[in-house]
Parts: sequence; C-alpha cells; structure tokens
Amino acid sequence: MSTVTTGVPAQDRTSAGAAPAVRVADAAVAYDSTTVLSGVSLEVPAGEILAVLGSNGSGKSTLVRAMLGLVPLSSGSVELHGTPLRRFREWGRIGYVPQRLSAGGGVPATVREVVASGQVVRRRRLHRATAAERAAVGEALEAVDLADRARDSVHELSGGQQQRVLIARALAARPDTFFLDEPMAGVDAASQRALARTVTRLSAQGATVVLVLHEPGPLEPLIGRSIVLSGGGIVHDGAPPRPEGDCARPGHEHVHPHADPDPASAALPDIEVPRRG
Ligand SMILES: Nc1ncnc2c1ncn2[C@@H]1O[C@H](COP(=O)(O)OP(=O)(O)OP(=O)(O)O)[C@@H](O)[C@H]1O
Repeated sequence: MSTVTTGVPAQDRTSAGAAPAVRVADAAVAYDSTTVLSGVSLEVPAGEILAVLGSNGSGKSTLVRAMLGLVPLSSGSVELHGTPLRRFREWGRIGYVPQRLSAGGGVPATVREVVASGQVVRRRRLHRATAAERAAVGEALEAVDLADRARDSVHELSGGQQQRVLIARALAARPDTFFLDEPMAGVDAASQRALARTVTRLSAQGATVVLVLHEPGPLEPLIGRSIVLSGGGIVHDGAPPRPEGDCARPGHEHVHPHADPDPASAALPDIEVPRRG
C-alpha cells in the first residue's frame, strides 16, 4: 500500500486563518518590452487544487514561474505562505515540476537516483541518505506506480513515465505545495491515471496543488477551482467552466474541465496516507 507523505504542517491543514499558500497582487510580467501578464491578482488557499487554463501563449507557465520567483515581476507582488517572495526561505515546502523537462538530462541516471535528487533541497549539508530519506524515495516511487522501475535508467522510460519520475522527485522532498506545469502533456493514458491518483492522495493530505493544464483529462473530477488566462489577465476565476458554443465542438482550442458525473476518484483504491506528527 502506498504511503506517500507530504510535510503539510498541522496548523496549515486545520487553521481557518492560515495564510494562503500563494498570494499574487496586481502582478505584471514582461519579456523584453512585451507585457505578457498585467493586473493579475489571486489567492490560492492552502489545500486547494487550482487549475490554470488558457490557450497557447496566454501566460500560464509565466504565471507559475512568477509565483516561484523564476521570472521577475515588473510590478505587483507575490507571497508564498504569507511571506513575500524575496524573504521566503522554506523552499523545502515547494515542489515544482516544470514543463517539458527531460528527466535525467544527458546523465545515465537510474529512476531511483533522479527521485533521490529531489531531497537535496531538504539537506543542510551533504550526507549519506538516512533510512527515512530512502523510505521517502520508495514512497514517492510507489505513489507514481514506478517502484518496479527504480533500478532502470530513466532513458528506458516513456515520456509519460519520465514525467512521473519528475513528480516523484518533487514528492521525495515531502513538500506541501506543488506547482505542476502541464503534467499531462504528452503523457500516456496509464501515466495520466497514475498522476491523477497521486494528486488525489496529495489533496487528501491537505497539500496545495497548482496545475497548468491543457487537457484536464483524469484530473477533471479533482479540480474545484480554475482560472482562465487570456489577453494577459484572468478572465475566469471560479468553478471549472463548462463548454458552450464553439468550445463544445471537438478539437476546440481552449480546453476546459468538463463535468464528470462518474468521478474517476471514486474508482481509486483506498490509500493509507500517514500524516507527519
Ligand atoms: N523567456 C521568454 N522570453 C520571451 N518571451 C517569452 C518567454 N517565455 C514565454 N514567452 C512568451 O510569453 C507568452 C506567454 O508564454 P507562456 O509560456 O507563459 O504561455 P503558456 O500559456 O504557458 O503557453 P503554452 O500553453 O503554449 O505552454 C508567449 O507569447 C511566449 O512566447
């Protein structure tokens, strides 16, 4: 039985007055002189699963990168867990899986090695992995259904399996706040289901998950709130929009979550998720 664990502090899971996991206030981002986002404000409460939707080039990745300080704001501000980004130091709480990153790069690393590399952010100094850290790697691999591939080179895996390795690498550090940029892009159906199970488990533990999505796919039933970016700003913030008009046509460009009367999560196996004391 899988036992993936996040480091969600008890006060963040239970306190109604906890700071939002992410607060963006009147943010603008420009690349060279081209403004990509402007006047963007939103709060992501701790424990929420937020989907960031929008057409190609609408600024979804840019927004997530701005939330993490990976692109500078030209105006506005970002806070993570109540702390302005420039003073935020609890990076061990943050798990980020960027878009289109290939696991392992040119290094012939095994699946287990790549996943273990996610724990470096938690370590104060170099030391051999503790039993608890090795266990966390095992749990992370179980969580994405890749425990049986731990000794294989990441290059032997499919694109979808490599994406799962990257998510396991983020899980291994036991963060409580995840930013997943298009985790389903180019991912096979089995990997999509595994990712959906992982997000379900994280959500059950109270983790915050910000997902950039083109195709909600199996994640659709999990998404309680979505924002849609267009024209550099947020044009929808609330329940996942339902398809209507042109958007209801097959092959429409904007992809929104669609209501599912038979949530996939109902079919998921019971998973024991121990909380940290
Ligand atoms: N480093 C960069 N330098 C210059 N322009 C950039 C850079 N990164 C993104 N852009 C531009 O900013 C705009 C928003 O890009 P972004 O990747 O945030 O959109 P997106 O909604 O995530 O797109 P996609 O769905 O295609 O991934 C696009 O016009 C893109 O070309």
